[in-house]
Amino acid sequence: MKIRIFALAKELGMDSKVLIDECNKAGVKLKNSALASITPEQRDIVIAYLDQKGKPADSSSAESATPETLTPQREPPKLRNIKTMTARPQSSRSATQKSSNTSDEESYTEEGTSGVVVEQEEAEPVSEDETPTVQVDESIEETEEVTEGRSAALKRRSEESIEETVKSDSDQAMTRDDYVPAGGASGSNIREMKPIGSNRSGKPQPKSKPKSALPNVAAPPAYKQPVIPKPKKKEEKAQKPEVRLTADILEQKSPLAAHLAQHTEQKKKEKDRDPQDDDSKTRRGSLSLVEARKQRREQRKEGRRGFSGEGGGDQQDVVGRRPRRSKRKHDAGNVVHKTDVEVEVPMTVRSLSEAMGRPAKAIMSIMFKEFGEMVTINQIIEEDVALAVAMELGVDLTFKRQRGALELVNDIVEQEDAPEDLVTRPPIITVLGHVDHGKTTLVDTLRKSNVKVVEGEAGGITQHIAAYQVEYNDHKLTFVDTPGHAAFSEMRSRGANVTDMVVLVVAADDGVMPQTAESISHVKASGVPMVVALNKIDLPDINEQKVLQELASQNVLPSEWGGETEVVRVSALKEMGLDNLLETLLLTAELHELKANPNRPAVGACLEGFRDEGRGSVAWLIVQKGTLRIGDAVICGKSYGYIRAMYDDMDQQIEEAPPSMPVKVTGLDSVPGAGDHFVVVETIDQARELAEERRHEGRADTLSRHSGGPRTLEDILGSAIEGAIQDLPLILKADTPGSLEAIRSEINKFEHPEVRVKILHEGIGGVNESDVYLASASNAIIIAFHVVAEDRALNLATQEDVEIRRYSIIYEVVDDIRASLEGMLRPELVQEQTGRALVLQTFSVSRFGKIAGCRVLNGTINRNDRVHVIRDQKILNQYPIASLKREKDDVKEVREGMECGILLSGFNDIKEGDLLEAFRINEVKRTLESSS
Ligand SMILES: Nc1nc2c(ncn2[C@@H]2O[C@H](COP(=O)(O)OP(=O)(O)OP(=O)(O)O)[C@@H](O)[C@H]2O)c(=O)[nH]1
Repeated sequence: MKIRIFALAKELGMDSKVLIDECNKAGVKLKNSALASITPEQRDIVIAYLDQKGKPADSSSAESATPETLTPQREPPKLRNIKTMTARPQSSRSATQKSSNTSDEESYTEEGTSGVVVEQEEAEPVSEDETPTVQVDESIEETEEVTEGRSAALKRRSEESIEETVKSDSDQAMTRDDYVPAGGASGSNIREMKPIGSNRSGKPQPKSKPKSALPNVAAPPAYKQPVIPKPKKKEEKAQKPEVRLTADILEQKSPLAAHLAQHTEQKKKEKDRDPQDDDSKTRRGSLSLVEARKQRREQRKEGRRGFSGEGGGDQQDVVGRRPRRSKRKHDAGNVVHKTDVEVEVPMTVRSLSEAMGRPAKAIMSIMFKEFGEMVTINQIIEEDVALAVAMELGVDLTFKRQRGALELVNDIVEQEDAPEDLVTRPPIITVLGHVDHGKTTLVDTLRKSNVKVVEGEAGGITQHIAAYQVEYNDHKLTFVDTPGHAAFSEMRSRGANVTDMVVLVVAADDGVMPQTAESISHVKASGVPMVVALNKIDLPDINEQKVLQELASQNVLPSEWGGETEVVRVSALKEMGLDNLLETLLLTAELHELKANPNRPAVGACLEGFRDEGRGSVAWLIVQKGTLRIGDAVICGKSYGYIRAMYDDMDQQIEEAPPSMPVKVTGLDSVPGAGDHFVVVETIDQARELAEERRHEGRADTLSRHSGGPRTLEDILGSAIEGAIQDLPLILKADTPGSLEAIRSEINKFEHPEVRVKILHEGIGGVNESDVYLASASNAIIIAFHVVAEDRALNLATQEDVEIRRYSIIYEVVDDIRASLEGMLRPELVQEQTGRALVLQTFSVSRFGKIAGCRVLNGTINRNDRVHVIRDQKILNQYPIASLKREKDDVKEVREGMECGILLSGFNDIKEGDLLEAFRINEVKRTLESSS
């Protein structure tokens, strides 16, 4: 194992450099570095060289030296340690002291040098005879011999020394300086014993295991006292560079002197300047912090003076003063309480509060008191609740509703036209009648009589329902030809809805037939004027009087018989009497003043829709109001689109269609249904939205009931209600004419000025589709006496929501009709007096008005009552109660003998001594026998 030079130098008590020099001199060549290493043999050589050189070697370093040479060379100071070791067993000191000392030493050895102890134990067999202790004792004896004469004194000193050592050991713990390193420190006897032993044995030390030479551990580093950093002294402020005032500066000859002079002058100026004139930031930049703070303080003082008015300064000029924010968010000011308020529905407590200008808490409080309902500010409240709350707060509340697509369209349909905008329009005439009575022939003949139409006829579109315009004497007439058999009853009924008048074709040779009777019922139900065309008069052996008689039996009394119905004799085939018919129709139209405004969005109805190859969806429309133009955005039933192209009844392309004109249009996204109404809207988006809404609803004829054109069945019903006469429309179907007659006679017994039965149609046999369509169009009820409905009619009735009531006993029919009529009667309103109160005193409250302090004389006063104000035995008027209070609490009623506060709505002139007569209005059901 190699030995580092610095470790050997330490052992020998030499400087590393000196040792390197000595090594080199001894023939052991080394690098000039303390980290250089040598082998143990080289070390022996070096030590031998040092010994030969006579250099005084440290006793601890003389490992390879013989005991004879080493012993006398030991220095006296080392004796103390030796004596300490030897004196231990001989000492007469107290057991306590000894054990303490030993204990300290052992504990230290165990803790710090356990490795050394192990090696010493291993080395013991090697120096079994001559233990280091023995060797030391011998040395002591030799020393004592040499130093004879001083033995007594030395002994005494030794004992004293031991005592001191023990004392010092017991007084203070062993320090790190007392530690003997494993490798041997200078002065250590333990280290020098091993080489002696090994030399004595004469055996060469094994290179790989130099146990006797050095312990197999590295020497611990020298202990360094930890350096505790001294607390730094408080740093003094950075000192400005010292500027020595030279003679030039003093005489102001140098540039620095000029700069200093300028700086001094500037400071002087700033001191003299009014601080309010400068910007604080500028000053801050040029002043020291202390000065700047001082200035700000002064400015604040100035500012306070300015605000308090003492300084008279303007607030705007105060620098560095941040205006204090007011804690109040806003100035409440005078709260304006509205009395007429419009609020959009649906509404929340918040929106109602904002609209009325009343606190939301007040609304919530009223709702809790009146309805026992605890609501949050964002809760939606019902309209009636809002009205009640508004009444409590003395506010007249109206609701504003957002209008949907349907409402927007209805607005367009129902838009009233100014009288000056109305112009005469052609009548729309529907041709009705029994099968093969000559309807189509009549229309065709009328068209052919119009030269232009015949010449321009192009055709090309399959026509299930035909609508044509005929010009006669500079007047146009629009004819709508509907199929005449029962399967097309729906078309007829719908056709009747858009028509202004009806031409009922009755073949003179055939007379009134079932479908003739049906047609009459439709016409009567629609209320439109009717002209009878008695056709085929060219035929021989016809009985006109018989036909007129049959018509009369259907309640169609000819004018020649004193009735209101014009009967014109014609021959469609032979073109006879056509002028007379046209003139009669024009006169009738003139009589009814058929007018429309052409300058408005078009409104009308679809007569028929179909798909055409090449043109796609085609709708046959008839315009009722306004003018339809190419490019218009149209909603028709569930269909919508732009009007891409428009064709007249001659299939010629046209640009626009005025009122009463039938046109075929393309451009709709789907085929509309017959009877669907169309409306022109502003944008295609609106049209799409409405179409989707209608598709969702599943009914395409929503608007049919709102058409503002010719009168509909519902219009008739509506007008009856307005005129205080309500009709109960019925369709009677029975098994025999006798049953019909019996029912009719019983029904006719019901007489009342406000309600009546209106039999739209009666017939023998089961209920068919025609009956259902008629009932649907006129909101009628079908009475089926001893008959049933056809399957298709039943399905249609379900679809159209038509009620078919089956009876087998005639009195049941009569009772039901009576109950229905009585149900239609408006209930009788009867006043019931609830209580009377005397006004004792009045109080004026600025927010609400005059409150009457009353005592209830008799009965009870209810919050929902109305009140007659009676003054000097005269009834002034009646008013609703706006507020009823007992002391400060709102109450629902006040009983006899109690006092209360009453605020009347709409009356603010209440006076002391007024009598308030409270009453409620009760509705009493009426019977047909009771008078109105
Ligand atoms: N002699 C004579 N025959 C007529 C007259 N009008 C129509 N006809 C004939 O009556 C038959 C039926 O005529 P249409 O016009 O088809 O009768 P419609 O009422 O239209 O029949 P549908 O369309 O089936 O409802 C035809 O053969 C016509 O030629 C007329 O004035 N005199």
